[in-house]
Amino acid sequence: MNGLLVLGKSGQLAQALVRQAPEATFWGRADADLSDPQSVVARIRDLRPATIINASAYTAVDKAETDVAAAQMLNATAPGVVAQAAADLGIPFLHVSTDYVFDGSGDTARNEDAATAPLGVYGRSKLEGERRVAEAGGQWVVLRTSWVFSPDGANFVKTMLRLGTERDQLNVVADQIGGPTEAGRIAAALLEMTRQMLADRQKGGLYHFAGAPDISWAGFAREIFARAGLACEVRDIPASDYPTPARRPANSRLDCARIAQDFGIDRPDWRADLDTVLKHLGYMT
Ligand SMILES: NC(=O)C1=CN([C@@H]2O[C@H](COP(=O)(O)OP(=O)(O)OC[C@H]3O[C@@H](n4cnc5c(N)ncnc54)[C@H](OP(=O)(O)O)[C@@H]3O)[C@@H](O)[C@H]2O)C=CC1
Ligand SMILES: Cc1cn([C@H]2C[C@H](O)[C@@H](COP(=O)(O)OP(=O)(O)O[C@H]3O[C@@H](C)C(=O)[C@@H](O)[C@H]3O)O2)c(=O)[nH]c1=O
Ligand SMILES: [Mg+2]
Repeated sequence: MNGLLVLGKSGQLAQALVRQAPEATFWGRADADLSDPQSVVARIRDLRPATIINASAYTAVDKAETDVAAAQMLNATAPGVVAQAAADLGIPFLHVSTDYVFDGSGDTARNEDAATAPLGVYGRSKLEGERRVAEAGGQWVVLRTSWVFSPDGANFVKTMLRLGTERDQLNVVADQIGGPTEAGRIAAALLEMTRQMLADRQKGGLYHFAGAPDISWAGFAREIFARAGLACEVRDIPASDYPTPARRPANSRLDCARIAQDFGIDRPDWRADLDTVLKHLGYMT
């Protein structure tokens, strides 16, 4: 894609974009440090990109509870400043957010109009980022996704593969339900949305996008071990038996009808994507 700037280089989404749009410009923290967003804006003005995708974030959910300023800077302040610069340049800005903006009550899927109420610092900072991107005006997308996995970076699949080879039994939370989403699918969705936004300058807004079917972390872990051929038994536990600094939503189900309707993008089946990622990591599936 011509003139695409991606903020992020080594992260899960950034690496997926490297594979799908190698001609784009990728700036990691060493190239453009978003803890100093004004310096990044200066570099953006020099580069004059045609589109910006923000694949950078503070994603350490538990660490964020005590590292509030850094989470706020990366997830809220910087996206707002860069979105404003994009609006000033008249170019599309695509941003990514999370199911953790919700409190996870109930057991039905939430659409984009559902009330937000984050349970922790990460979710609050991401929600603030959403607001700032929208308030910057211009042509923007905020894509809320969930439970991202890929061969790169840190994610639940890689954690399970590590623990599954070390242990023959693992306790995993069974009362949190969501949609695991392969990073390559998010990259493809963002690139398709970019194409459609450039063709129709009215397009944009807030969208949900997650893999299907919805499952618990325990169910996801079981599927990971089965497909990777690891003999590790998963035991269902309630979240109350797995204390963490940050609370996580019990119901992370995202209703993804709007992106299908407006952009023709459907929920990907994470089970097939899991096989692809496992192959990439050297597992026979
Ligand atoms: N991971 C998940 O399960 C989920 C993620 N999301 C959202 O998806 C998006 C992508 O997440 P994901 O790919 O998993 O994130 P990762 O944690 O894998 O990658 C984070 C990225 O942020 C960049 N970054 C961190 N600090 C800075 C900084 N100070 N300056 C510049 N860049 C920085 C990193 O840069 P560098 O390339 O230099 O390392 C890296 O590319 C985020 O908005 C996240 O909130 C939403 C739902 C679930
Ligand atoms: C390692 C482990 C985790 N768990 C639980 C803890 C937690 O409830 C759940 C997932 O743990 P993780 O820490 O991998 O997941 P977490 O970092 O909370 O993942 C989230 O990251 C952010 C960035 C998002 O935006 C979310 O969509 C979501 O993907 O699994 C177990 O029950 N047993 C275990 O052995
Ligand atoms: Mg984590």
